[in-house]
Amino acid sequence: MSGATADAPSLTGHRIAVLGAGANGSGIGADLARAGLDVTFVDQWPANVETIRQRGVRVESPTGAEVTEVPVLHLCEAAELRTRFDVVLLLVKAYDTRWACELIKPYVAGDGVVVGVQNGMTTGDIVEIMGSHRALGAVIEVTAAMEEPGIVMRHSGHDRSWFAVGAPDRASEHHVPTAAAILRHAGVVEITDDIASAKWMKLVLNAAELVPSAILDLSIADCARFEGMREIMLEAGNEAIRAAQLLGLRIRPIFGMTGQAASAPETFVETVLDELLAEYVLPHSRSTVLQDWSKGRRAEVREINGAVVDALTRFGEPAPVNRAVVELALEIEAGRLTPGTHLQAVLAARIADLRRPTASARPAVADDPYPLRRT
Ligand SMILES: NC(=O)C1=CN([C@@H]2O[C@H](COP(=O)(O)OP(=O)(O)OC[C@H]3O[C@@H](n4cnc5c(N)ncnc54)[C@H](OP(=O)(O)O)[C@@H]3O)[C@@H](O)[C@H]2O)C=CC1
Ligand SMILES: CC(C)(CO)C(=O)C(=O)O
Repeated sequence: MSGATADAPSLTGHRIAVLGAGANGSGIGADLARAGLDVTFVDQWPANVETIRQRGVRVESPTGAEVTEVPVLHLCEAAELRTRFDVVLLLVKAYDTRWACELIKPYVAGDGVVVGVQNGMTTGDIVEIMGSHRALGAVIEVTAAMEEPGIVMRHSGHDRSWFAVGAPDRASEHHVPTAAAILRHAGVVEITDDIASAKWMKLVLNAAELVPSAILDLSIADCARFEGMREIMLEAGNEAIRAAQLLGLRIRPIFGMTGQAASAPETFVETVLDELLAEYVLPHSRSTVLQDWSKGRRAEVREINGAVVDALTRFGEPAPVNRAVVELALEIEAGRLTPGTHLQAVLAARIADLRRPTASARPAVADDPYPLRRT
């Protein structure tokens, strides 16, 4: 399976690490191990490391369950590594990117690469720590959850998982075919020459779907049907589209979609949201934000909706919908609000308030002092 073809390099002898053996890391890592690749998990959750070490990783999907043995190291054991990794697939949360890169850096081969397979605009952080010659970005579209250590529930299997991979600049372009060949063992892979735009387009979708639905404690599908929420979700996405335009990014389709509607600024959000609901998420499945909150963990709020607020604020434009979403979400994380449908009215009122011409200027999210309940 790992032999070279004209456009796929040989992966024989490549040492691959999956840093962050959560829902996606474990699911993807199991795919790679089953394909015969040399893959090792590196994770910091002791119960997860112990379970995978003793019983392998169990991936449950609509087509059945499979257990795969994958070597696993706790982060503290990384120093025991005698060889260095050629490719590190980074599958920690966006906010954990910097420390994870710092930690793995000594164990990445000189000509190795770290690939950020995450939601959020993490590629810049990877470049800063690894150098631009050792950093790639990737978009990921799958649906997976890890409710218990060592067990992944996956709605999208190989047949549905979709990735886009690309280099932030020319210095790491040579790594792209290898990263794509690896990820092809876990799904469909598109190579992009504009990874920043591709990742922002996923962020547009995430801004519309994830935190707004979690605030109401609803699945994305149920939220889109809840009175007044589809409009708010689309507006959140459209603010992110406006930010893309100001940032000079291209509006481009994701999930391999084709057609004008998926690349036009006016129709992108609605088209992609509907495709997501039809193809990727189960009607009642809980988004990663709800999963994080139910585990008492921080969600990628600042990294998704907060990134939209910060981009628009930089250009002197308002972002009332994303700002209201961030404010409510951070109040939830601080334990001052409880998610639920009662928050729809609160969210709508907060947006209306922020839209008033007299609304006082607010700082960028990165500078705001909301206390977070960190775990
Ligand atoms: N899951 C999905 O459907 C999708 C996720 N993504 C993105 O993929 C990236 C990785 O996300 P995902 O795999 O979902 O993240 P997970 O939360 O499943 O895993 C991330 C890390 O969180 C820790 N962790 C997870 N569950 C627990 C728990 N119950 N108790 C303690 N620690 C736990 C683990 O280690 P540690 O202690 O080291 O943090 C794990 O490595 C994110 O950027 C996400 O937005 C993108 C598309 C879909
Ligand atoms: C909803 C989904 C699976 C797809 O956009 C996602 O990205 C998430 O839950 O983080």
